[in-house]
Amino acid sequence: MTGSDFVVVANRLPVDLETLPDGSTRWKRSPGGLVTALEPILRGTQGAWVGWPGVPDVEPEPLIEDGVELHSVPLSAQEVSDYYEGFSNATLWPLYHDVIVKPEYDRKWWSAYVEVNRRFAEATAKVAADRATVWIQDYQLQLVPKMLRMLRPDLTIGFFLHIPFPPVELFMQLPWRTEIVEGLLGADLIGFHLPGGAQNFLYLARRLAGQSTSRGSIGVRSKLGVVQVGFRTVRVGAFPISIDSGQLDEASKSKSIRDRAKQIRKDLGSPKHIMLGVDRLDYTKGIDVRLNALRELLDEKRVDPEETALVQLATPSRERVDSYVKMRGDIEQQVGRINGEYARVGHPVVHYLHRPVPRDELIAFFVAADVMLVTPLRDGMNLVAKEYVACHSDLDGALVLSEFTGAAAELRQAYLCNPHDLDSVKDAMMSAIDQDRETRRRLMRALRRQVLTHDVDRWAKSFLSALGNGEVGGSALMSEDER
Ligand SMILES: Nc1ncnc2c1ncn2[C@@H]1O[C@H](COP(=O)(O)OP(=O)(O)O)[C@@H](O)[C@H]1O
Ligand SMILES: O=P(O)(O)OC[C@H]1O[C@H](O[C@H]2O[C@H](CO)[C@@H](O)[C@H](O)[C@H]2O)[C@H](O)[C@@H](O)[C@@H]1O
Repeated sequence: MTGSDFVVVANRLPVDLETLPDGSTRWKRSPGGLVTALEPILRGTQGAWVGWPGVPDVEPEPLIEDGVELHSVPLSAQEVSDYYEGFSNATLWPLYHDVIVKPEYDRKWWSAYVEVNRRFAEATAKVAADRATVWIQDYQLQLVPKMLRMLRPDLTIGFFLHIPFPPVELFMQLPWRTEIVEGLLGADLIGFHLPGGAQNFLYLARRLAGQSTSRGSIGVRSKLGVVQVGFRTVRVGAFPISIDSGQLDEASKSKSIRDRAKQIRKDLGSPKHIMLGVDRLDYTKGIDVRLNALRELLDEKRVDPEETALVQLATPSRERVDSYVKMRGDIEQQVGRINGEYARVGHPVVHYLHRPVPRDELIAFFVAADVMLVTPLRDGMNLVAKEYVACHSDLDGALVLSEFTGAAAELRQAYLCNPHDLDSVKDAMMSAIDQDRETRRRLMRALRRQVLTHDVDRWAKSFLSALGNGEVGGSALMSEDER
């Protein structure tokens, strides 16, 4: 059998097909951190990527990008609505993000999820070479590990969840909770960002699937948990994802980007403090939280509108899902309100761009920003926080970071805050603005040590070597009865 020895399977391909006004099409980079992280890993491996091309009802021929074969899985408009916008993003996404908005449970959406997962499994079974390694990504495809194993028992199958795995009490709401746990148990290794998510899953494997599991706590890239599924051993671990930090560090030092950063400061009216937010426009990201905090700081005159600019770059996301439509309106109202009260003509306080910006321009914004605001209510990792740090070899910059991001477990020298407590966010922002030069440099140096030594290559290698080794935590198994 021919085919690829290494196959990544993700809901999206790394590029989306875009239809231009004249009806012609072109490929553009897909949004989000999953693609940011996986693209450099796969580049040059001569592997394959199986995914949806981002628009309904098209099935482009396989294409090769940077040596990677891209295989499209087509979705109909109805499937985009039921499987992607519905079950993935109006059921699982809010459920796994602490029910910030209420998850909707709809049997029709679930059927579409099963059907689309089956199609991904079938497409992957065709692309993978004999005994290949297949790495399935994220919450949209949690049934694929089991379905693929049934089609191709020769494969080594890894699964990585990019979003938080929820507390047991929340997961138990899901009408299809057992099917999801059993779907994931089709993998040889299941990876989470944090030990807590892995631990939650281990408990559910015992309780819902009735399997024996290891005791003992799971470590970061160490002490894997074990689930015994018949004769198979499934391992469960924590592998915090990262970025191509060396590449960003280099790019951010280039003269053209430094010059562009200076120009951005000038264009903003040379304020003393540039604050920056960079997010997909998602209610989990706490964009409203930082805007509320800024407004109160302005009201209390702790921040001077003449000296301060907040730039919010927001990539459009999931624009047909109700909660996203509402949130966009709310945020735009907040921006309007702050500028209505505190802007002068030609001198807004909040600069809001609802579009993705090109990579080099984004790096220039990171370099220009004195304070980075990352305030999600819940976030699996948050790569933006790490990207900001990687862009500050000048040690000149401060990171305000929500405790509820995966990144907070590693970036302990950030100004950590609780996004549910506005005073905590305001205090973190003020500390970041007011910090003295020495403190700023000391904290940024420590953050950079972490980000530069733990890059995306290390993440992928640690996951894939655990997948290849069959490495186990070595702890005794515990069944549901023993709990
Ligand atoms: N407005 C924007 N323009 C360009 N890139 C963006 C923009 N907003 C976010 N990004 C990129 O998208 C990725 C977001 O990843 P992450 O912070 O992990 O969150 P998520 O995957 O949930 O969107 C980062 O690589 C970030 O630089
Ligand atoms: O594909 P979309 O619906 O447009 O969404 C974009 C991606 O968003 C999510 O990203 C997550 O992955 C990041 C990298 O691990 C992580 O840092 C972040 O915390 C997550 O939110 C989603 O999980 C991806 O599947 C989407 O492609």
